Amino acid sequence: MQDPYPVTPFTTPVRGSVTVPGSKSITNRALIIAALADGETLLQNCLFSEDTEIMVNALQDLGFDVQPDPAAKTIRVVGLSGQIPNKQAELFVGNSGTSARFLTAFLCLSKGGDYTLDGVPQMRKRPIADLAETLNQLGANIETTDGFAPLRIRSNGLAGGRASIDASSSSQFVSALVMAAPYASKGIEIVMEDTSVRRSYIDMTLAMLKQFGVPKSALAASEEGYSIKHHTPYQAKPDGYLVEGDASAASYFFALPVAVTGELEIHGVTKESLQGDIAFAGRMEEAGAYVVWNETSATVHYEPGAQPESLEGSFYPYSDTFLTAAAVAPLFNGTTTIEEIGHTRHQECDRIAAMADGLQLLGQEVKETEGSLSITPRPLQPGTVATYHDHRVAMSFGILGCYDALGNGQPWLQVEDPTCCKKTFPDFFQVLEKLRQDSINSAQ
Ligand SMILES: O=C(O)C1=C[C@@H](OP(=O)(O)O)[C@@H](O)[C@H](O)C1
Ligand SMILES: C=C(OP(=O)(O)O)C(=O)O
Repeated sequence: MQDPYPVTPFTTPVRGSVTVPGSKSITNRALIIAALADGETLLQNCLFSEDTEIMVNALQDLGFDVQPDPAAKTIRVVGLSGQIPNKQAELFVGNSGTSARFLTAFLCLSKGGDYTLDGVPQMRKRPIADLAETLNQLGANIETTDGFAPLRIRSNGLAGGRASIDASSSSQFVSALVMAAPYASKGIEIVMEDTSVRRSYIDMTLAMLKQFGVPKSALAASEEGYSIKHHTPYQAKPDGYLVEGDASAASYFFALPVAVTGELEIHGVTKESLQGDIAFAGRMEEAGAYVVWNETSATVHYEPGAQPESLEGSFYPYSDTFLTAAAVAPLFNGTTTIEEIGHTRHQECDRIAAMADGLQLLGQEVKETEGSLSITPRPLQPGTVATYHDHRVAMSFGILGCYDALGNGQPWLQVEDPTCCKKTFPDFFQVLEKLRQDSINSAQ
């Protein structure tokens, strides 16, 4: 792939259909849950990308029988009823937040284990200390390196009990605890120290516990915290567990018609998704898109000639999609202000700074505060945007590049390091280019 990658703009309204890959969040949760369950589970419509490969490799390094079949999009996992076979392993989690946080709690269940967990340099800057501290309150023995990875985890089963957590920097801390909880000797009661947390991800985790057989009566959730009873093991799913399409990945396709007008069918998404990021569709409706929901797809329509309305307010509950909104904000009719996204400064990169840099380079008036970003549209100027190894920065600017800013169909926006989207959507730019060609063909 060319690097930097020149995005070829659409010269016709988008017309066609796209199928989003399986959800990263659900694939990586299902892998952890299936490994803890009692026997064989067949995961279907899995995401095959860097983040899920990291989780698969980690489970294999721990001695689990995990067999991915990329062509069939399935992964077969043999769960060992809460046992972890290998007692020593050095796990590499790259820059996968879900793998790092979920595995940290999972490893604490091992009887007599001694593990290290480390990632790329950026992972060594991402928050994990609060999770380690809470697990230590629950009987674990985790040493961080000055509050960060690499971690050393010496485990002898997790006692469980009641503990508090500050999950304001990452909801994944709570999801990690919740998924390990059924195998902690006393179950786990989590008291939220700070009630600001992305609840939709924890709700997704709780919903998946139920899907894998944890009785509703064993789970309690409130503003103040969560509790999960002990001895509520997961039931394996040999006949299959279907992973939903990725709602965060779908955000790019909900935004595309807003950028280039037209009509696009997005397959693999449902309005009743377990993923909170599906709410991004509503934000595009606010901008003027028309969305029709079908059973397993959505059709997004945007009228040629209309100018998208600017957006305002919090993107806190679905912050992975703020980058998508920021990237199309130069096409809106006024200033877009995206609030409550401060935690995203500690994700794959400093996401507010990355989007601000790229948008400024393309001629936009941008203001950032610690927790917000506002974009006032100005005439777009050609440029090459840096992506800071962040898949969402690359994919978001990919959508803006589809807009024909020069009015001649020539690329004006180049994306540096486009293959960084392999973290969650390896063939994103190929899918986008195919949509452009399908749109030309259907216009003829
Ligand atoms: O639990 C999950 O699957 C995720 C939770 C969110 O993380 P934070 O709560 O750390 O923001 C999100 O950004 C990430 O992409 C996936
Ligand atoms: C923040 C993200 O990922 P993670 O935390 O799983 O690395 C993301 O995919 O946008």
